[in-house]
Amino acid sequence: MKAHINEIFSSIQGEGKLIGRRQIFVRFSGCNLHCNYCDTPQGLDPTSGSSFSEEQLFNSVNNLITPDFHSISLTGGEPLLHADFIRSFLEKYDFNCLLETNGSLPDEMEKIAELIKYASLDIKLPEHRSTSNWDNLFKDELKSLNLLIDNKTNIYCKIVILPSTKVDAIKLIASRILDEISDASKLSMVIQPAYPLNHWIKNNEKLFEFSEAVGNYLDVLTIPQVHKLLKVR
Ligand SMILES: C[S@@+](CC[C@H](N)C(=O)[O-])C[C@H]1O[C@@H](n2cnc3c(N)ncnc32)[C@H](O)[C@@H]1O
Ligand SMILES: Nc1nc2[nH]cc(C(=O)O)c2c(=O)[nH]1
Ligand code: SF4
Ligand SMILES: [Mg+2]
Repeated sequence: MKAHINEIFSSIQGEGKLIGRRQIFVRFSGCNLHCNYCDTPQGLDPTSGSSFSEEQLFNSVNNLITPDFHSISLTGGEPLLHADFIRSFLEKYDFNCLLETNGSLPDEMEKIAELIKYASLDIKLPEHRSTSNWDNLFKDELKSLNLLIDNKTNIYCKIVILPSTKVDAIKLIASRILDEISDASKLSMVIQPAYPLNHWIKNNEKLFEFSEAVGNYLDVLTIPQVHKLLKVR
């Protein structure tokens, strides 16, 4: 089986609850959404990068292993577009992986959830213009969250916020997640301020408003992308 991979590199995880872990990033090519803030436009083209077999991917990853290696980050683009390949790869090579996903394809998530140790699931906002039908996307994200929780994956969800983001929008999403996921005690929400961070110099009081709004419903952390501050890939 083959998959188009945009890039494979070793770095320090810069987002979410595994921040600081040394990971090997496998950036799959192609994405089914078009978030207006996306910082990885090069990964959205399904033909970008090169085509890899499972064995070729293993060899590339194996050549990048370092003493501090923690796990593989399966990212993109959208890795769920490559669920069959990911399943085949992880059945052959049982690496610990972090799946960095938009959660929009629960049927694809079902193929790999049992093989994924860590997952970061982005909840997109209507203002992100990720898709024309936000309600359906949110329902799919909730289905994917429940699949991961049911498979005992170490999971957190993440929301990218902009200075224009309305606190009520975040409150509504956090309350619906609390109502509709199977076990809220298993789920933290990471609030991730959109990069570039200079947006936030005059808006940092909003960070407290967002955190308090989510804190009424879920465990919450506010964490920026630190790889950009460290100037690592
Ligand atoms: C490039 S996406 C790939 C994985 C998956 N498609 C997703 O959206 O989660 C990885 C993460 O980058 C983050 N991201 C992309 N552009 C960003 C930006 N301008 N500011 C902050 N986070 C950003 C999103 O939170 C997303 O979860
Ligand atoms: N260092 C580093 N950490 C990351 N966490 C998520 C990333 C992504 O692009 O999916 C990313 C990335 O591109 N680099
Ligand atoms: S889903 Fe992820 S890769 Fe796709 S456009 Fe949005 S942030 Fe970028
Ligand atoms: Mg990135």
